[in-house]
Amino acid sequence: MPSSHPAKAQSIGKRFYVPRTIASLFGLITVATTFYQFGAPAWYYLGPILQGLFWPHLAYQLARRFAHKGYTEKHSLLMDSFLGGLWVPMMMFNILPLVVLSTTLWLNNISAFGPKFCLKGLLAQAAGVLLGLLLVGLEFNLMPNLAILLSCIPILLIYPIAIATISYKLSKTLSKQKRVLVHLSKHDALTGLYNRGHWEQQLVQEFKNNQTFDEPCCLIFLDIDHFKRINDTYGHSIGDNVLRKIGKIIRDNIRPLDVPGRYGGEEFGIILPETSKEPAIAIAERLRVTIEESLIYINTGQYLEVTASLGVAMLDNTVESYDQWLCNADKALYQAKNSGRNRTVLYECENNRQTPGFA
Ligand SMILES: Nc1nc2c(ncn2[C@@H]2O[C@H](COP(=O)(O)OP(=O)(O)OP(=O)(O)O)[C@@H](O)[C@H]2O)c(=O)[nH]1
Repeated sequence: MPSSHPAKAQSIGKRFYVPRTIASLFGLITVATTFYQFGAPAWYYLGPILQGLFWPHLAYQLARRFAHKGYTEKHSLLMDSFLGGLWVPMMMFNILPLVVLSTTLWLNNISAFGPKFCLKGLLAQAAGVLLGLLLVGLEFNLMPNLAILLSCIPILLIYPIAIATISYKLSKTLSKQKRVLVHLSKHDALTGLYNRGHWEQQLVQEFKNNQTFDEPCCLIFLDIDHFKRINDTYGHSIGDNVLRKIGKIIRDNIRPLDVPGRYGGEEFGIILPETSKEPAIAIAERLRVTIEESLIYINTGQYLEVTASLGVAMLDNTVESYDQWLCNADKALYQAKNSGRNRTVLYECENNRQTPGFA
């Protein structure tokens, strides 16, 4: 029972349409020339003509129309192999066409479904040879003459180029898809900022760097105030718009060197490398004021006022782990929430308590 997904089967069918058309057409030249050189009867030509001129288009239509009924490109490739085998006894096992056609089939089968499938193709080819022997008997004329040799040149030249072009296109598509996947694995789809996993990795890295270089570094936690109320009053899609807007405000108000991320629902983290506490507080305040002053348009024609609370924690030699650093920023944020929201609080470890808010 074929297991290929119909859409996948259709796209593979499309991918092999051009190379099959080329191989069948140039294969027809080789086979017909060989028949002609050996004075084959007219009926010999019927099969190769049908294969060369009609089969690629039929195979493409079969893959397109009957993919949902389990018809896959594998069936067409096995048919290619079978037909390729059938002409071999009719060409009296002439070495050059035999090698050229076989190489073309094997190349096709391996590039489509791998070496194991090529073995299946070999069996189909052997079945074709057997049928050919039954039809025309066993006769040998192994050595090619000049005409046969010349008839092999088009397929030898053009078919590998077609396969190489397809492989190149495929590898380009794959690397593009890989880039998209890598981006998705690191970014939050709603805000475009780093997602929690990747952002925390950056935080760990920054913590390690700081152990080595001992540069000042700060962390901001930003949490939208009463976000639940926004969701409950205006609905989740307006809530999502608010999150997008806050993400944009953060991006627009920090340096390229800073690392913003969406930490959780309505909570954001921003790593500020090479930043001591005074500039960090200034950045946090700038973010807070920008958010407060930005009216967010909602589709009922109204504008929404949003505020945020921020906690700032500096990385100094009292911070023993990145967890502790996070925890310090969280404590400062908690303090900002508890002391009335819409404010920035710096975590101060010297006094073992948080300073009052700055807003
Ligand atoms: N629209 C939207 N809402 C979210 C998303 N993630 C989390 N939330 C909501 O964010 C709200 C967070 O609510 P709370 O943790 O109570 O915080 P708050 O209402 O902002 O209150 P304070 O932080 O104390 O000011 C919850 O209602 C969540 O459902 C999201 O991706 N989109």
